Amino acid sequence: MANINGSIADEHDATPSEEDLPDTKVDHDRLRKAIREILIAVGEDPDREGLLETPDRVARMYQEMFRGLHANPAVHLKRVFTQKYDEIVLVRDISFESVCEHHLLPFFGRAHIGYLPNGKVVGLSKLARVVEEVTHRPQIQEGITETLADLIMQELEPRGVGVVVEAEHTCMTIRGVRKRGSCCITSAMRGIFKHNPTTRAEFMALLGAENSSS
Ligand SMILES: Nc1nc2c(ncn2[C@@H]2O[C@H](COP(=O)(O)OP(=O)(O)OP(=O)(O)O)[C@@H](O)[C@H]2O)c(=O)[nH]1
Ligand SMILES: [Zn+2]
Repeated sequence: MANINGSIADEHDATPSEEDLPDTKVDHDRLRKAIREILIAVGEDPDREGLLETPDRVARMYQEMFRGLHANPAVHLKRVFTQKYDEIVLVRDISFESVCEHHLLPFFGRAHIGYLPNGKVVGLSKLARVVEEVTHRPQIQEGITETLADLIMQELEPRGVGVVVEAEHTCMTIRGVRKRGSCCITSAMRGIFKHNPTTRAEFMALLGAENSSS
């Protein structure tokens, strides 16, 4: 399996300004008020200098982290190319950040997507665009994994899909049980990847072969 220790922070762009953020239905004023309430509830003074801009900053952060809530990832899979190619297409190590719906803490890692086309292939970057939108919602990792597999099945109508997601959950590493370095791996198989052990094994071998060389 791929190592998830690569620094996700290195891949982040600078924090976008409010104007740069997508036009979502996130209620900014309500978020600001809620963050102010949280500060008061934990015993802080939201009017002290260091915290004055925090409610606005955190509201922008939620708008960014939850931008996928108001997006339709399927649109990225509408532009397909007709291609006679009957081997597995695998895009691995698609980095992502998400937020767990239980604690609203980040979890982050990599998604690997393989499919066996049935006459239709999609631009490789589109798979990463789908991951971007599916992950930027509050949810659990199993949900991401299943949603990715179902979307690709539905839109590309391939012979099968395999999705493997691996992630570190900060709700398990910085709080609670505090198991640093623990990694959660989930998979979803559809079509021939589910029913044919040879295809499934080939997919897993491709993942393993690539990863062992990295
Ligand atoms: N299956 C699954 N569980 C998750 C995911 N993200 C977080 N969790 C777990 O959700 C569970 C929530 O458990 P609760 O007992 O309701 O909450 P808690 O008391 O804060 O649990 P602890 O984290 O054990 O302290 C925890 O075991 C988390 O590890 C995920 O993506 N998938
Ligand atoms: Zn959590």
